[in-house]
Amino acid sequence: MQKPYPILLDLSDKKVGVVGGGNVAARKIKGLLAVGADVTVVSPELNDKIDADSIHWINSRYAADYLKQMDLVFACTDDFEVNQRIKQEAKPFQLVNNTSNKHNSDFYNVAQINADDFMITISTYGASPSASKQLKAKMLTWLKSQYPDERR
Ligand SMILES: C[C@@]1(CC(=O)O)c2cc3[nH]c(cc4nc(cc5[nH]c(cc(n2)[C@H]1CCC(=O)O)[C@@](C)(CC(=O)O)[C@@H]5CCC(=O)O)C(CC(=O)O)=C4CCC(=O)O)c(CCC(=O)O)c3CC(=O)O
Ligand SMILES: NC(=O)C1=CN([C@@H]2O[C@H](COP(=O)(O)OP(=O)(O)OC[C@H]3O[C@@H](n4cnc5c(N)ncnc54)[C@H](O)[C@@H]3O)[C@@H](O)[C@H]2O)C=CC1
Repeated sequence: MQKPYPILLDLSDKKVGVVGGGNVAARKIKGLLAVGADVTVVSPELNDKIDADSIHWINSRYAADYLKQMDLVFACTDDFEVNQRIKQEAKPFQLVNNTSNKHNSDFYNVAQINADDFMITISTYGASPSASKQLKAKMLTWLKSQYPDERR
């Protein structure tokens, strides 16, 4: 990704497809449900961190047809080639996050701090998610010292 354009999305009336039902999918799904997205998961299995009642589950391996109606797609399988295909077979208007290949992704997720009246997001342009996580922890410590009453 050369020069990312940062935005905040309202996903409350959007259809989001997640392919794969493992650990990474579970983390992305948690964040998506927290903002009211309508989530469909395509996977032959769901791990125990995914509540099947909170999503639409297509109990199957990936096929392009399943994603036709989706506005946003998260390719979260542990099969690099399948994730590549998802990006390749998406329509030009669909945005795809390929979680196993940052060089083949339309967008990246960010580490986030949500307070009552502001939000802080952190990205390393894809270079180091763990560095984003560490910086977030430092920011949280600093914020707590500056705004002890703020809810986060
Ligand atoms: C490019 C990006 C694309 C995207 O996913 O959007 C991406 C890609 C990859 N992540 C990998 C590994 C891990 N990612 C995490 C965690 C997070 N990853 C997130 C974002 C992003 N990850 C985007 C860039 C973010 C940036 O620019 O900073 C966060 C911030 C947000 C979120 O996921 O919602 C969230 C922390 C949130 C929080 O805690 O607050 C952990 C730690 C953990 O799981 O606890 C690990 C384990 C290893 C480690 O620690 O590094 C691998 C290697 C896979 C492999 O090789 O096996 C790839 C693939 C690649 O690099 O191509
Ligand atoms: N972007 C990120 O934040 C991170 C990305 N990764 C990458 O994410 C990928 C997945 O990692 P985990 O979730 O830990 O793996 P996992 O093994 O927990 O889950 C993989 C899931 O994909 C499903 N799957 C496999 N083939 C499929 C297919 N053809 N169609 C539909 N579903 C299919 C499996 O059934 C399983 O539910 C790996 O490629 C890893 O490199 C890993 C850590 C963080």
